[in-house]
Amino acid sequence: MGRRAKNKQAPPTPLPGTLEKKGPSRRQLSKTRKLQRAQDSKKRAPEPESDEESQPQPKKVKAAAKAQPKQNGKKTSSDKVEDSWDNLPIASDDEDDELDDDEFPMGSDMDSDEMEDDEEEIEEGDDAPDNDGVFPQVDNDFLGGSGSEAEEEQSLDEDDDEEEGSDEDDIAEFAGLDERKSRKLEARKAREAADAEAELKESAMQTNIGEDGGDFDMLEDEEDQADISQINLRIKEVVNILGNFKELRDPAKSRQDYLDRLLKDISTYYGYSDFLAEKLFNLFAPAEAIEFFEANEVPRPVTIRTNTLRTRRRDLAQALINRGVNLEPIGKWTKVGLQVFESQVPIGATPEYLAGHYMLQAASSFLPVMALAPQEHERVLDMASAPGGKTTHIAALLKNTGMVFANDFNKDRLKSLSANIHRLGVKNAVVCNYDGREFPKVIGGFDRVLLDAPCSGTGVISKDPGVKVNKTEKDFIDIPHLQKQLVLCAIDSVDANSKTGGYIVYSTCSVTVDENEAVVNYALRKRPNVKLVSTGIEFGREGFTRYRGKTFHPSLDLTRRYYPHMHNMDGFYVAKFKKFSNKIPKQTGDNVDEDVDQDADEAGPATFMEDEDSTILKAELRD
Ligand SMILES: C[S@@+](CC[C@H](N)C(=O)[O-])C[C@H]1O[C@@H](n2cnc3c(N)ncnc32)[C@H](O)[C@@H]1O
Repeated sequence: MGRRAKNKQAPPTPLPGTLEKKGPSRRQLSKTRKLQRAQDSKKRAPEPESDEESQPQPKKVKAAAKAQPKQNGKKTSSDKVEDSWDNLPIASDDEDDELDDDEFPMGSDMDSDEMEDDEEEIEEGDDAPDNDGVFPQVDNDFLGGSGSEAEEEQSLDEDDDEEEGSDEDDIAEFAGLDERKSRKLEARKAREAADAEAELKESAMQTNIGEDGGDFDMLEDEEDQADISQINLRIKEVVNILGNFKELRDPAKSRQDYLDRLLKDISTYYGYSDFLAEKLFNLFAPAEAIEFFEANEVPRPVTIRTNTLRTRRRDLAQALINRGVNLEPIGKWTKVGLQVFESQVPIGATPEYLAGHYMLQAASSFLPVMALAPQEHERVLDMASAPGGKTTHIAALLKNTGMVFANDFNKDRLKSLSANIHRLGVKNAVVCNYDGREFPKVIGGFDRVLLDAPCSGTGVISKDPGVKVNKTEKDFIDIPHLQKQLVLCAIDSVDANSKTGGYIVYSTCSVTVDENEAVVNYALRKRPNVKLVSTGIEFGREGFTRYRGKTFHPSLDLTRRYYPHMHNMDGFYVAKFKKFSNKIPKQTGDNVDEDVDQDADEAGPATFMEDEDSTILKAELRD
């Protein structure tokens, strides 16, 4: 029995109908979800679009699995509470069978033709909150582990070694050593007990269950798992019913009843605040929403970007292969990206890494720079640039000619930005520390501007699960507010008369409409001297032109969305503007507050609207 089980904590929440009650802790849910996934040999693994599939098209939504009666009638602890949700038939495994197709191709040999391509290339760049530092952390084993217990053991042994040098004849001394050693062991035990206590407290805090346990007994792992499995089954079943509502519904329940149930189950099962679960759920048809939530539970592939200022991809790949790194090109869409499958060495500390031959960088982060497509000798502004994944990518595409102004408001983050600039051999960068909203007063007239905007991070939940619970409704007002201000300044900083450029790229690592289409639509309204153009990226789903009762400019379909479940990349959004005049029409003020209110009025209600949403869902399914 594990430490957690011994420290009896909270019982599994009786399942049906009682989820308003306190449920298992997020950590327990995560643990049981992992167990469940491990038991499922046909687990879903998001797949990158194949080259043929690289046109914008959503993953096929699976045919609804035929409903079956609840399996073998076994009762779990969750059956104790009566609820009509209990009577939901349990879905078959058909859905999982279909997921076989989603296996990600691993470890195939490097395509030598592809590797040769990179000589003629202009290349491409980063970001992601956890790739911040000079030695970025990625949650894969080959990027390093803590080993604190082993270190502690070693320190005890080292103490022993030192102590061996003492006078062996002195019995009292020996006794003293034994005592010291046992004191150390006791201290360690005490620390472990304190850790266990702290863990218990933390867990209680997360579940809002008092230390005395309230009405609840301890959660046993198996019970916990049984409950979470039931929730998972019910999620599948409700999704199935919503996919064929007329035939499968219980006439006593409305669509809204099913949606309410599903949203509650999603927030419990995946550990989201109710608010964010609903916000993200609303972006997709129900079946696809589950794919999205599932994909957020799985880490994205580890990818690196070749720094073409220092090396060629082929040479880098060979050097890393020689060190025991298993890798291959990410895909045909990039000539500088490599996906690392496994490594005998920490990928953030190889000699090649230290020599600046590559940047540890999420594949999605290449996209905004590819869209920006800076040309040699241009002046480029990277308005929110730290830690510099995209800046260094821009510099590489400029082949160290022209200038890249690498700005960031956060002074602390400038350290890793500067370190990356030096490590990668960038010679054409100017680092600056302004609020982006001060541009173009600081300096303007750029050929191109990248605004990789500060955002809520809903596209990178697999890297930063804290987003699931720490983003509030206010964040989705405040952050877009800042983004709207920044995007106008980005536009105003570009010279429409640039001979080679006149482009602005807006990107976020978030998937919410408030931070993406709504911001771009705002920019189009406030700056009629820009228009949207193609990003030039051959894959990605089209941006929304209407969403929950709100209509955006039709050209929003030129913007691109990227999703973890669809592209096996972090969630991302990319929009590219062309500025065709330096005149800002006077009648359109820049009052973002006014616009926020207007947006709020224009926006549809946050709840599901049967008529309208079913049309949208159907449109989504047709895509
Ligand atoms: C998504 S991150 C940028 C990642 C970066 N482009 C990269 O590729 O490495 C957003 C950045 O915006 C910066 N930021 C936040 N508010 C800002 C503001 N008002 N002006 C400029 N930068 C800002 C943050 O410090 C953060 O570094």
